Amino acid sequence: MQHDPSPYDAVLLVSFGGPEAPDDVVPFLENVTRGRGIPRERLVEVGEHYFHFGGKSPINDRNREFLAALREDFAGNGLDLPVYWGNRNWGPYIGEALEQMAADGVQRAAVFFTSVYSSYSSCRQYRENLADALAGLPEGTPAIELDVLRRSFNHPGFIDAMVDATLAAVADLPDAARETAHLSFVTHSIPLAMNDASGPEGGAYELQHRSVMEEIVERVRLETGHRFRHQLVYCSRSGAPHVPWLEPDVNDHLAQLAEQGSPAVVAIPIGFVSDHMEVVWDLDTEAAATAEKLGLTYVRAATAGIDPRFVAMVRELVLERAAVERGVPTARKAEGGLPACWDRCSTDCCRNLQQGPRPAVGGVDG
Ligand SMILES: CC1=C(CCC(=O)O)c2cc3nc(cc4[nH]c(cc5[nH]c(cc1n2)c(C)c5CCC(=O)O)c(CCC(=O)O)c4C)C(CCC(=O)O)=C3C
Ligand SMILES: [Fe+2]
Repeated sequence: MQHDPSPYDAVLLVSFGGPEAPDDVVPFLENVTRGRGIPRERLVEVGEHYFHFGGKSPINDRNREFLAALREDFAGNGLDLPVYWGNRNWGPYIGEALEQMAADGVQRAAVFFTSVYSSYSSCRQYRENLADALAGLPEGTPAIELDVLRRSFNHPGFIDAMVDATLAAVADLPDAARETAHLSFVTHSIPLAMNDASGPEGGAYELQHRSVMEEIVERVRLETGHRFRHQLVYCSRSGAPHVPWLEPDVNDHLAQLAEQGSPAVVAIPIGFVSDHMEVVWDLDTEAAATAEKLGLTYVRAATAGIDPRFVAMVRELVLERAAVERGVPTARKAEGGLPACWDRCSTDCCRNLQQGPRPAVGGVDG
């Protein structure tokens, strides 16, 4: 059977969560930063970003749209699987989703994270959240087995969406600025130590982003005949000032481009799957203002969002993993220099540097 989802009887979308009203902002930030050693000044600053948008993060609405698109994609492709949704830091929480799944008789679900790279923050922490939520279910709840879908940064569903988003942004540039424009690929900064511990052998977070960047640059060259200058840059640096994080910051990078005489820049948010706060604040508000001050033409490429290919990717990953679990040979699509990611994380993959080993779902040892 072509669309055989067995052994799965459900899909669970797991995301970060965000505040939806001004009174949510402080408790949300407390949830995010519990035990993470983030200075108070940074929290006040980030709180302001949320208050700037009326205390409401865009992320939950983006996830509601994604859920609707996913359900439509499943229905349109004869895949009869219910889709649930739970967040790490704000309602609906992962635990609430699991309780509902148990009540509905779900026994084994495939789990998709709304973040496609390896690192503690973007992968293992979600795996720990799932383990905690399973452990926190009321006594007597029937067991639910959870399989975490592989990291999907190099799946064509993501890459193709980002290639077209980049081409559209390049087309939006003034004609005179196009050939000399700089492609700035932006992702969330993380501490150097977290990057060093990411993936099974370390450094995976940065490497995966570089492979996405190089693939997009090459695909854009094939379309336009022009190989654009490009760089991987970072936003949303947090933490204590003496702790090194991945650099350069996008704003410093823009200043450097202006100094070198570049007239135009395309910001490509490959680190975010939809228009999160980092995109609407750090890029559309802050970096856009920096570029304006510097006299740079600035265009921001779209995120993958509900691009039908990105939505279909989740279905493809569910069916791929279902086949793997049934022992049926299946294609594992991947583009660029890195192979398709592993299905189960090794014991040390993206290990938690602050707390030591904690139970996590989806590992080889789980
Ligand atoms: C790699 C990564 C992703 C991408 C992967 C993924 O998508 O999961 C991501 C996503 C997100 N991060 C988000 C928000 C926040 N992240 C924070 C703090 C931190 N993020 C970190 C890393 C990442 N974060 C790290 C290393 C910290 C320091 C604290 C710690 O070591 O844990 C803080 C606290 C304040 C601050 O420190 O800035 C906030 C409010 C939102 C919601 C946005 C919205 O509302 O739309 C989203 C999607
Ligand atoms: Fe974050």
